[in-house]
Amino acid sequence: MSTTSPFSLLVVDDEPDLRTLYELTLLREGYELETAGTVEEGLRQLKRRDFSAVITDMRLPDGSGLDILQWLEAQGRKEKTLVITAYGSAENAVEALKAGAYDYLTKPVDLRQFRLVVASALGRVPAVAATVVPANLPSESQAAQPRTPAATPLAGAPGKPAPAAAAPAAALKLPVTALSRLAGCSAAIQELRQLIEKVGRSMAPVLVQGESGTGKELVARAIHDSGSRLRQRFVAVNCGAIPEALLEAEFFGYRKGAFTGANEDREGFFQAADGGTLFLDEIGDLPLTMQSKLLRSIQERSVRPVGAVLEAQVNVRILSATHKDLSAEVAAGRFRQDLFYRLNVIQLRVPPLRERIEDVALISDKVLERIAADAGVSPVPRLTAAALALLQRYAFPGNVRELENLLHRALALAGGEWIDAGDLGLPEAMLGGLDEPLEPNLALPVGLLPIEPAQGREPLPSDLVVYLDEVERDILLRALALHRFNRTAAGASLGLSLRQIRYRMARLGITDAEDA
Ligand SMILES: Nc1ncnc2c1ncn2[C@@H]1O[C@H](COP(=O)(O)OP(=O)(O)OP(=O)(O)O)[C@@H](O)[C@H]1O
Repeated sequence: MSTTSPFSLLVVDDEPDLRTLYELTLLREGYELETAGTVEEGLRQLKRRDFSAVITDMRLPDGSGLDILQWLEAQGRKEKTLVITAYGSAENAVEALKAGAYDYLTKPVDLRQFRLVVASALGRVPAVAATVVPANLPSESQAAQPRTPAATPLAGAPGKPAPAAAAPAAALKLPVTALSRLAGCSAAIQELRQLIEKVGRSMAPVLVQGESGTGKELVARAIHDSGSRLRQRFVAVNCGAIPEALLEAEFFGYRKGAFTGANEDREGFFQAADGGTLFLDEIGDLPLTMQSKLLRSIQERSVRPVGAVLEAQVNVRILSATHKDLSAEVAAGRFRQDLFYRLNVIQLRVPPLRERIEDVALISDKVLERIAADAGVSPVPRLTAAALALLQRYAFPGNVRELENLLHRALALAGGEWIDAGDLGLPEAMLGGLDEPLEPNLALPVGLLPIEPAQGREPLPSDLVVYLDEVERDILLRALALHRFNRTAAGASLGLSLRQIRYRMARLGITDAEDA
């Protein structure tokens, strides 16, 4: 068939009626199409020519859809693959995603969903998200163009704020993607970058694991930016920050009159992320009742707003993150195994900064560039060799976020082009030796913090009060950074009440702005 469609599809299914149904649906969408009934026939067509995507049933008379996936992978072919699995065979779907499938559909295939999933695989903008994207559908060749300004999540949504809308990029300027913001040269970061690019191309759920402040959200954004959803919304939700009673309404939205105060219809996170990515940060903090509802929505790909009768379909990629050991949470009965299984199709670990301390130099450069640009400071201040050496001896219990806070402070203190060791405010007592392995000081019981200068190597402070204030200030800042400036939690971790930590912060002039 002669056609001008930039997208060509191969559909492999042994049931002629289903083939016809898929064919009619896809032709109506303007795609060019070929079909096959067996693995062998499918491979024959693939050897003959390239396609934009392959849609294959999992069970075929002479093999499995996975055979086709594996062949494509082995040949290094670029076709996106969609797999159709039998209803209830979650293992098959997970297996297909692990084998590199872009996404899967469950039988009986819902045709609206079918169209959306195919469009999303091809980087075409799904019609449901038309309010946040340019009116024209991008073709494959346009896929690498600059992104449009990032959409923000719902106003007043309790998740982390979305990044400020990017200024419209100049026509030929490359987009600043999250991947390019992920600085570091360590083997761990290089491997992470490669994995991000690989998983970015599929719809497979990814669980990002790592300590607080290591860059899990940045990694999730990088995955989003590396895929065909780049132009769509990335909605980040901090699952631990939403009161339990509001979870359902926040996730699924509500209808006017559903409860007192519901004066108008409101979208939830799922609807806000439709066509794009929903990032569930601190997923381990989600209560069990909400875990079941979330699982259902992920499996059915539909949501029912509170007070609504009908379910609405959504096309959302789920990424999640946790600092907890989720398998241990499952063993302890605090996390549903089936949800864990769904979210953990692919796991990425972001190592703590102390395990890749060689990255401190590059990350500091990147962070200083950003802070200086925000503050309108030019030229960008740089670390002296002594300052860098000092940072490399610190364990960073608060990871990259702590490094950022430290540089913020140092920049303000330095006031010039160079940031020297003294501007960092890192007392010697908090540093590891030059050769000894770095351990997080906060792992020590607070009462045992080595605030005495070690073995008399350091001269005694000339002003004890100033010295102790400095130490106290640093401990408070680190605890606050670890707890995202939640004063109650930071205080509790140090054995202080909210009133006590507030008093100490005020005395030492620590404000929330230090976290900005
Ligand atoms: N490799 C890196 N290069 C540059 N900046 C980084 C890097 N890793 C993290 N950051 C920055 O550090 C800060 C903390 O990162 P992020 O919020 O992604 O961490 P997180 O692990 O999600 O934290 P939390 O567990 O507290 O939610 C962010 O401002 C992020 O941009």
